[in-house]
Amino acid sequence: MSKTQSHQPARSTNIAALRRLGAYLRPVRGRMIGSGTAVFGSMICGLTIPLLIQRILDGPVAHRDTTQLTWLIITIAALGTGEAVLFYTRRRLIAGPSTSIEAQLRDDLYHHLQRLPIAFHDRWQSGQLLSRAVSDLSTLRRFIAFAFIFLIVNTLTLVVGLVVLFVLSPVLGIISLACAAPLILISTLYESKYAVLARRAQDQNGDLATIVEESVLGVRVLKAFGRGRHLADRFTREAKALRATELRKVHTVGLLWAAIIVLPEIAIAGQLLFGAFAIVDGTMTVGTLVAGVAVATYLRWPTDSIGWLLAETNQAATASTRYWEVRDAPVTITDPPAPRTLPAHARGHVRFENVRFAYPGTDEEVLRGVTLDLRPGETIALVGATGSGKTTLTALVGRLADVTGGRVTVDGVDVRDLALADLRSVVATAFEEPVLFSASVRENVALGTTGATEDDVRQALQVASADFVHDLPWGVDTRIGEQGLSLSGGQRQRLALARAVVGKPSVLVLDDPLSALDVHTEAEVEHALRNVLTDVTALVVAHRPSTVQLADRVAMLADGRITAVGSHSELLATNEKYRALLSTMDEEPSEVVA
Ligand SMILES: Nc1ncnc2c1ncn2[C@@H]1O[C@H](COP(=O)(O)OP(=O)(O)OP(=O)(O)O)[C@@H](O)[C@H]1O
Repeated sequence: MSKTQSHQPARSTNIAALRRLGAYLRPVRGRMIGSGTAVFGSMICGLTIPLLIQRILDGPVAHRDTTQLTWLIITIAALGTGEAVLFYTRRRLIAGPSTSIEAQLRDDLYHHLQRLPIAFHDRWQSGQLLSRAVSDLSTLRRFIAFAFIFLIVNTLTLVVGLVVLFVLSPVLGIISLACAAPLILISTLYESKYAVLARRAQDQNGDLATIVEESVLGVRVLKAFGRGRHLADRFTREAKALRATELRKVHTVGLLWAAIIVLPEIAIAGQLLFGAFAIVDGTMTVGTLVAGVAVATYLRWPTDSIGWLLAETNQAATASTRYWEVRDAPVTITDPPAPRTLPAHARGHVRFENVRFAYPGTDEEVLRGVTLDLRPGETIALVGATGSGKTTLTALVGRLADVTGGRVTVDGVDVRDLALADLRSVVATAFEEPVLFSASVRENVALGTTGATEDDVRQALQVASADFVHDLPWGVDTRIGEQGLSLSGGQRQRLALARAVVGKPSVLVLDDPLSALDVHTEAEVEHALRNVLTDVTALVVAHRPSTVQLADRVAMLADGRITAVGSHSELLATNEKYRALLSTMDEEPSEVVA
């Protein structure tokens, strides 16, 4: 669910969501029909056996004549074998398609998540996305492989079985029907109650996954502040809530099963009562009564299962609603219909022209008319109070978000008129928190561009002063990130810089790469930055005076606008607000006077 509250979609919405899976079923419909036919055939074999028992009892047994007994017994054995073989065939036919549909759904979800804007990920808890990608899709696989087919086949078997019963004896048929009808009614009523609980449990599962994920990712913070207990308590509370929902689910299903067990037994008792009197009266044979009771017993599974299969269908419908909620989230940052191209030799001239920006779902604008010109090759440091919109502004150049007013241009072309791949080959972004993936150093750096060669990676590492990688146990092949070797903050930053420059961009956007580093590490990264910033146009968010020092000019952001632009020393000499701002930064302004 989104970071806002969960909700219970209408039943029709759930069913419509389930129907949308049809597109995924179409390619494998042959196998699905084969699987359904196999299981129906298996049930027909099972239903035929009581009729042969009737023939044996009313023929060879009643007339003490065994001439036809052998072929009747052989036919029963053949039908029994056929029932088993066909049941096995169902499983063989459906296993491949159901798992491939699950894989395809998961693949499409993953690709969609990659294309969704940052604004979507800001709103959604990752645990909710995880539970949709894992447990909801498993529910859908189970539905496709099992409940979907059995719901159809069991209903058909029930109809055929009741017809057989009516043919054997209309009264036996009526008794079975009188039991099956309320049973299906009760099942359906319970099933809608169950659906509400199923959705709640699925959402609670997602919330629980979020807590686990957050506490694993934030384990250092929790330990440092001794707050592990706090999150553990929250986990226990959420887990208890989930347990309560699961118990209510069990209670609901338990009541359903009580009805499922008692009603067919009553029907069989009724059939025996009627049959016994009818046999005594001579209006029914023993064979007919035994066959009738055998058919009624055979119909117990198709009857009993309908409610449960409907509950499974509902659970699958809920899972599919949750799946489509993510898949339907609009990809708002897309390629334009007719992309323009940049001049052959991109110069990296970036202009913000009266740029306005408000986050989705908020009325208040963070940026209210930012105008700034970054000349080709120059480095501009962006300073401003915390929360003034610096990070927001940097996101607009590489279209991690789109302006809500005005425009951003690169070499005179509105960034929204460029194909995203073209734009991002020219504009590279490095973030304040250098994220490394569980992969080799080489793969982490090469992630910065498509088709990076060995030489590109080597050069990028050199530019970013990341020579330390050659001293790692396996050099650039050393696995880093969560499942690999831990690196220091400064080392991580330099790899993030190498990733930013590997595609030789003409524009670099850096969200303060020096913040959160200690003095020694800062010096290493600063050295790297000086290399990186030659020959590119750069917009660098500065939280520290030492970052400001790297820039040719400084732009100050306040009240959603650029309120001053100039060299560091100019601003320091002439702008009171700039001096005040610098004094709130980590170091004293006097230390950084150029
Ligand atoms: N996803 C979001 N949804 C809504 N508002 C947001 C979102 N991200 C940031 N904001 C708000 O936008 C404003 C600007 O945030 P931004 O992160 O751009 O500031 P900043 O100048 O980079 O801050 P800092 O110096 O602390 O990093 C803040 O008021 C912030 O609360």
